[in-house]
Amino acid sequence: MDPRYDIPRRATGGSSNSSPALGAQSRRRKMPPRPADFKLQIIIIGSRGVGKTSLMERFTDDTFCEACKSTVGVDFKIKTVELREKKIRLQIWDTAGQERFNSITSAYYRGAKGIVLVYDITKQETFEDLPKWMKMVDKYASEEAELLLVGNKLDCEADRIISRQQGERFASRISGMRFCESSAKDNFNVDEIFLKLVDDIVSKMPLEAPSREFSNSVLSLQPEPEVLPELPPPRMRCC
Ligand SMILES: Nc1nc2c(ncn2[C@@H]2O[C@H](COP(=O)(O)OP(=O)(O)OP(=O)(O)O)[C@@H](O)[C@H]2O)c(=O)[nH]1
Repeated sequence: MDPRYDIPRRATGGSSNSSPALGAQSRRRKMPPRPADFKLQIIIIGSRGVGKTSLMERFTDDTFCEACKSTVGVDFKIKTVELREKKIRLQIWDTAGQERFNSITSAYYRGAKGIVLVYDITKQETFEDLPKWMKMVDKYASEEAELLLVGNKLDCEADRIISRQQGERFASRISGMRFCESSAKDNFNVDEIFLKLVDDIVSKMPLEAPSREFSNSVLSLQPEPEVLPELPPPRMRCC
């Protein structure tokens, strides 16, 4: 895992591990948490049952549900990450895969700075649905949104129908789209998906933006600066 992806872990144990005196001292010294430098919205789309909710929950809570209920409309979770010395509050939108919710979910595309399009490597129809999802992206999302195609359920290799090459080929036909395979169940490539996407978004932001632009609002992407010192190549493959 790239050491730049420094995900703060929640403090464990709390005051039960420290003496009362120390507890009082640390309470007095307690600093308010540093506010996030900015917020970003990421949306997860794809056909029903591909694992959108599972990917989100694995990333935000490190949990996995074997028998999740299908998402109705849209759900979201928040997670704060630190990347490139910035504290970033991610709002992750998990959309319903069922077509009948498209009129609701389409409203959430516009504000997304990153889009994760998921299919199930064991289900042909979820791969065949990809052009339909891309039509939604073209119609409703910002042109500047970063795109990532994810073939999920990699733990079901024995039941694989869609080869890695097929996934790669699909992504390569869409300008700037990355490709990755993952398993929400085995927690394989899940952090990488989200962090790489966020890294791509952040790398396109101006290096020295006025602080008020970063304050508690969704930041619009700015044109990529001409020189980006010490940044990885923008089209680096993630997984
Ligand atoms: N084996 C395996 N099963 C998975 C994985 N990810 C999700 N699942 C299972 O696939 C089923 C559907 O997962 P969800 O996360 O609800 O899928 P979704 O895309 O959010 O579905 P909708 O809300 O209906 O659009 C559940 O039974 C999950 O346990 C995975 O990586 N491997």
